[in-house]
Amino acid sequence: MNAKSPFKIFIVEDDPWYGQLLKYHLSLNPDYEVSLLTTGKDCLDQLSQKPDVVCIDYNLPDTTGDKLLTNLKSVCATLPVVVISGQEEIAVALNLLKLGAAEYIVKDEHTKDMLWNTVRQLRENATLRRELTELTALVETKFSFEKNIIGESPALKKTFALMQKAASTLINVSITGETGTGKEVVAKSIHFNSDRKKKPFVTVNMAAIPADLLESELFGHERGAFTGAVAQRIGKFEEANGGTIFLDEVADLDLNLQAKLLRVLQEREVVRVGGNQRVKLDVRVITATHKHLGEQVKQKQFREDLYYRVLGLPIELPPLRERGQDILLLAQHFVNEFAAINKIKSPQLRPEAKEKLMHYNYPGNVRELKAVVDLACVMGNGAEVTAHDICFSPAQADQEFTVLEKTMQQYSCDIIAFYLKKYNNNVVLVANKLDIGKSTIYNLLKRNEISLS
Ligand SMILES: Nc1ncnc2c1ncn2[C@@H]1O[C@H](COP(=O)(O)OP(=O)(O)OP(=O)(O)O)[C@@H](O)[C@H]1O
Repeated sequence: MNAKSPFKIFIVEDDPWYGQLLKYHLSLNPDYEVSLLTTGKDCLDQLSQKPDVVCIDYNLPDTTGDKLLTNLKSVCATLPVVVISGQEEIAVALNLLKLGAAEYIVKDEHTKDMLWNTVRQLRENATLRRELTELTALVETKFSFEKNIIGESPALKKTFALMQKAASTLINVSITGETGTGKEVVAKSIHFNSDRKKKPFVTVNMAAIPADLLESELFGHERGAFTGAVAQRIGKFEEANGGTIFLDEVADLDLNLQAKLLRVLQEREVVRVGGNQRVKLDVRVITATHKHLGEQVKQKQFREDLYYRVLGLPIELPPLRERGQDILLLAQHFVNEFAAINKIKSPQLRPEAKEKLMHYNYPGNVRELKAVVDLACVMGNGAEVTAHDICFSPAQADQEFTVLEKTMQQYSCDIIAFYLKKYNNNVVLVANKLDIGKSTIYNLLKRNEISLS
């Protein structure tokens, strides 16, 4: 069954009048396609039509309800089977339900309505199951390494190899890298490619939670543990049980909580704040930080014993500026993503726009590139993205000078042009500000090395 195809129902009933009555009643729903069959054999022969529900009469000419139910379940264990019976014996009903009947309905004046409700309920369940299957498939594709972590640079390929190792084992993982390099995406990908993918992935950002709340956030609390603890609450570690906990910005954890975290990791159990019951834990720990944890240890900001506990498999994500052509692969990916979300055709990235994207240092890494590309798609004319549409954040723009690798003369021209624009082409004022001669500026203008804007 999918959203558009009808919901197929088989009614297996040897009494033609009663069979027609049930068929007519269910067919009142235009989404249902109801077939009437008269024997168990017919029903089994027609299973290739893939019914969504089979409703069988208990007493059929060639078989009984329990036998047909067993046969149907052996062909398709998940097929919902509703048994309709003239007898009200509780033992029969119990036996059928034990054999896997979805529902047992007694033949009386309420049968039609009971069947209607049962089929509606089964259809809702089937829809939910289908949505769950689709979502699970989506989550799995969403986090397949190469499809979603864009990049082919040697640095990233090395990362993929490490991620593969992390996904196939249970080792703790520590991810380092500048902000926006993809630490969280990598952590999620490891989880969703591991045996734990159907269990929870729980993120806690140590830097985002006030220190006095963090302990109960991580480990939970019992009712009355502190003012405001009006009810028992399980912590993130318990929430992640069976799955993965992602401790983001772990270097920001204060020394007191570091000691508590160490104890939890060593004992593999947690005691909620204000409680004494020990809860066993089976949690994979992935940590991330943009700081250098080894340095933090040297500076006594991070406990050495905890450092070795969480280190596990270290994965260092390179900054975007060291990933070469990955910048363009990512830019194209974000252009396509923008177009898909906004239901438009992907605009072309002009060669000068690509050139400009390649010559920037991206202090905000992939997150910044995405923001720049999204904005460029908005600013562009829809068909193409030009260099003019690419705007880097003014807060970072000055850093362009450090990565463009221009000659001193070119840098001078850029600076003079910048000042001319800032001071409305007032050459005298700019010469004063930069402490250079007016003739220097005029000469550059004459040689077209700079131009007035
Ligand atoms: N290689 C990549 N391919 C596609 N998208 C990426 C890639 N790396 C990062 N992103 C995207 O960039 C954004 C930032 O990634 P993420 O949040 O994982 O970075 P982070 O290193 O955890 O950042 P922070 O240190 O600030 O928490 C997200 O939107 C993410 O989907």
